[in-house]
Amino acid sequence: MMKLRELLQPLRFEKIITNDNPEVTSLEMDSRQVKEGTVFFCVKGYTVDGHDYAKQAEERGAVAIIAERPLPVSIPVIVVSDTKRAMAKLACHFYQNPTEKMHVIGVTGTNGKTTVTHLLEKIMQGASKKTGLIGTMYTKIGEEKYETRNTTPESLTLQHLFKLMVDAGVECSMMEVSSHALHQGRVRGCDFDVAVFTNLTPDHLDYHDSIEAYLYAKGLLFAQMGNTFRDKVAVLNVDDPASLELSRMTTADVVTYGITGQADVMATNIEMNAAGTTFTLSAFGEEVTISMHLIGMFSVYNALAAATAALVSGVSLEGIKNSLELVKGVAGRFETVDSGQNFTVIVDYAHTSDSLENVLKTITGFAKKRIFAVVGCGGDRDRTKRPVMARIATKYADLAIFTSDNPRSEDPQQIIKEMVAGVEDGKYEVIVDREMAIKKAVNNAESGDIIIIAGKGHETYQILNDKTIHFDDRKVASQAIKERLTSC
Ligand SMILES: CC(=O)N[C@H]1[C@@H](OP(=O)(O)OP(=O)(O)OC[C@H]2O[C@@H](n3ccc(=O)[nH]c3=O)[C@H](O)[C@@H]2O)O[C@H](CO)[C@@H](O)[C@@H]1O[C@H](C)C(=O)N[C@@H](C)C(=O)N[C@H](CCC(=O)O)C(=O)O
Ligand SMILES: Nc1ncnc2c1ncn2[C@@H]1O[C@H](COP(=O)(O)OP(=O)(O)OP(=O)(O)O)[C@@H](O)[C@H]1O
Ligand SMILES: N[C@H](CCC[C@H](N)C(=O)O)C(=O)O
Ligand SMILES: [Mg+2]
Repeated sequence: MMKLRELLQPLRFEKIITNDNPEVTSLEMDSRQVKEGTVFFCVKGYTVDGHDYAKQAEERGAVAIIAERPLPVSIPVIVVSDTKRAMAKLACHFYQNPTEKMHVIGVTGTNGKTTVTHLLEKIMQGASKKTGLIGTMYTKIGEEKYETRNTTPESLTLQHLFKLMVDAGVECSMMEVSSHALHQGRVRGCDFDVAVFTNLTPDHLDYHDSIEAYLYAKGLLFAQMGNTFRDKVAVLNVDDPASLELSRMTTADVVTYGITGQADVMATNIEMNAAGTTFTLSAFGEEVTISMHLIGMFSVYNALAAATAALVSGVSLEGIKNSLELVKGVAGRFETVDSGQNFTVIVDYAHTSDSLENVLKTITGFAKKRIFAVVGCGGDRDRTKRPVMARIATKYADLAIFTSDNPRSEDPQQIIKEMVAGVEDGKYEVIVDREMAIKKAVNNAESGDIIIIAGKGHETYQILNDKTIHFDDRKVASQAIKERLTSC
C-alpha cells in the first residue's frame, strides 16, 4: 500500500495535476481486475484500447487512472506520454524494486529457455539456494506453482511476482525472457545479474519484421544490463553467430560457452546413447565428467548454458555436476510415454524448424527401425515455419503425419496445406484431428519403432477457433497404447 502521490514520484518529467492523495491498494492494467483502491493503467493493445475501459475501472473502485490522454471520469487522470513505460516504472516503485534484492538470471533465445531455467533451478537448489522461476509452464516460488498467461508476464504481474519471491525469501530467480516481452518493455526495470543467450533461429517472424529485428529484440536484454561495470555477466553461446552482435550490445562481462568454437566453458568428449549423454565440462582450468539423463546435442548446449550461468553465480563445478546428473528431464521436453508397449513414444515441444530438426536428428542417431513424426503448426503464428517444418519432418521420418497444433482463429486444413507445400520428398499423411493422428501412429508402430509427437509438449489444451478443449499428447498417446494392447 502507498499513497497516490508517493506512487507517482518516479514520473519526474510528467505533468501531474491532482490534489488528491488516496491510498493505493493495487495496480492493474485490466479493468476486470480493478478493486477498491486500484490505480488503473490504460494500455493501447493489439486487440483493444485500454482507454475504453477507464469508466469501467472507475465504477469498480479505481482511485486514479494513468492514461495517454484526458478521459471523461471523475477520478484523477494522470496523463503520461507512454503508459507502458510509466507502468513498468511505477510497478518497480510500488513493489520496492524486488529484483534488486535477489540474484536474477534472465534467459533468452529461440529454443531452450524453459529447459535452461529448469536446469538452473535444480543447480541453484542443489547449492542450497531458495529459488524462484518464471516461464512458459508456470511461475514457481520454492515448490509452489502459479499459473501465468505469458512466458514473460507484463511488468505489473512480473514485479508483483518478484515481490512475492522476495517476501518468501527467494535468493535466486530464473526467468525466461521472450522477444515479445523485450520488444514490449515488459521487463523494463528488472535488475538482471546474469543474462543468458541460447540460440537464434527463425521464429515469430509474424511479430518481428525480420530476423534482424528479432535479434535486436533479444539484444535488449543484454543492453538493459546497464552501461556501467557492475558485476553483470552476459553468458553467450560462442557457436551461434548472433552472440557476436549481442556482445556488442552489452557492457557486462562476457563469458562464453560452446562445443565447436573456443569458449570459456566447453563440452568435449561427448558420448550419447538413447539413455543419456556423457561429456567433459571444462571451465577456467578445471574439468569434470558429467553423465546426464538428457539426450541430444541441443541438451548439451542447454546444460552448458545453465552450467555457465551457475558458475558465474558462484556455484562450484562439482555442485553443477551433481545437480545436472540428478535431472530426469523437463516435462514435455523429450518426455517418453511408457504404457507397456514395445516401441518408443516421445512427446516434445519442438514447434520451430530448428528444434524439430534437432530432435529428429537426435532420434535418427539411435533409431534402429522406423520413425513416425506427428507434427502440426500453430495458428496465428509465424507462417513461414510451416513448409520448413513439414520438409524437415518428411526428411527424417519414415512417415510424417501432419495434424493440428492450436489452430486458433485459422482453418486447420489451410495450415496443413501450407505445411504440405514445403514437402520435397518422403511419405506423409494428413489427419486433421490430433487424437486420430496420434492413434494412427500408435496403431501402426511395430516393435523397435519410434514415434515423436511434436509441438505441444507440456500443453494440456488444444486451442480451436471457438473453444479451448482439454488435450494432452501424453495422455492421448498412453490411452491409444492401452487400447491397442487390450485389443490384441
Ligand atoms: C501480441 C501480444 O503480445 N499480446 C499481449 C498483449 O495483448 P493485447 O495487446 O492483445 O491486449 P488487448 O486485449 O488489446 O488489451 C489491451 C488492454 O486493455 C485491457 N482490457 C481489455 C479488456 C477489458 O475488458 N478490459 C481491459 O482493461 C487489457 O488488460 C490490456 O491492458 O498484452 C497482454 C497482457 O500483457 C498479453 O497477455 C498478450 O499476449 C498474448 C496472449 C500472446 O499470445 N502473446 C504472445 C505472442 C507472446 O507474448 N508470447 C511470448 C512467448 C513467445 C515464445 O517464447 O515463443 C510470451 O512472453 O508469452
Ligand atoms: N538448445 C536448443 N537448441 C535447439 N532446440 C532446442 C534446444 N533446447 C530445446 N530445444 C527444442 O525446443 C523445444 C522447446 O524447448 P524449450 O521449451 O526449452 O524452449 P523455449 O525457448 O522455452 O520455447 P518457448 O519459446 O516456446 O518458450 C524442445 O522441446 C526441443 O525440441
Ligand atoms: N511460445 C510459443 C509456443 C508455441 C506452441 C505451439 N504448440 C503453438 O501453439 O504454436 C508461441 O506462443 O508461439
Ligand atoms: Mg519456454
